[in-house]
Amino acid sequence: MKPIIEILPDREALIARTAELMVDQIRDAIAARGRCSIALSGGSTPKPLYQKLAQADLPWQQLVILWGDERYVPHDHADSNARMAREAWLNQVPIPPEQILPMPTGSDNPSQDAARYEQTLRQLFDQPAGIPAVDIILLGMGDDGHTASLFPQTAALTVRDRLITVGNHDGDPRITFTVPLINRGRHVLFLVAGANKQDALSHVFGNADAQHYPSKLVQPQGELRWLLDQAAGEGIPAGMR
Ligand SMILES: O=C(O)[C@H](O)[C@@H](O)[C@H](O)[C@H](O)COP(=O)(O)O
Repeated sequence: MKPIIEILPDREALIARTAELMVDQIRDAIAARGRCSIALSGGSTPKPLYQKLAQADLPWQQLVILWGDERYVPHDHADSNARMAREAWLNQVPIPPEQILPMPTGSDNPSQDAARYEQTLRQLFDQPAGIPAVDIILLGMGDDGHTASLFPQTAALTVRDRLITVGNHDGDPRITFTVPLINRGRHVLFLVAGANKQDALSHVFGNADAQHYPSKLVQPQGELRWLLDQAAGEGIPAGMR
């Protein structure tokens, strides 16, 4: 499916539009399948989005919260993606605790924790094999073109036989969705803001090698939507905006 590109005038408009879209997609998923599974991204961009979603009127009992990637730190660490999302959103709404499924980072063995999360997903979706379809996968993009914890020229980019693997950020382990799992998503949303992302976007939408710009590997069977502010959107080739 051809990617949808939305360029909003500023960050505030970008966050408002993304929240509106997610609310609609959450309601549609619940209407269709009785629940909505959402994989959250980390970093700084989505924090105001999570704060806005905390104000939404949604059937919280039908939401299942996953993470698309996680730093390999305790869940109360300042760098934890799970901590950021809980403080900005999840602690404010009545999603059943057993439906909030952070990536495990406590065994001091990233591969073991990645395998544990894979089993968690297989049980959640009742799919002992194959690739489950997460309803909404929210992604960010670094200024180097990485997404989730799929960093340029790392082994995680080529993993095709697992749902979850160990990413590598400058030698620090991460837990991350693999490319096949991301590409099975029903709605894959990139939320990207800031002029510092222009260069990476121009490569992702250009002829760059995906091993150097991993966001290029995101080619889902479902909907791919890029939600950008004007500052980042300047990086999209004029003919594609
Ligand atoms: O764990 C993480 O950091 C994220 O999942 C990562 O992929 C993030 O989305 C990008 O690095 C963009 O981060 P910013 O939104 O802070 O630019």
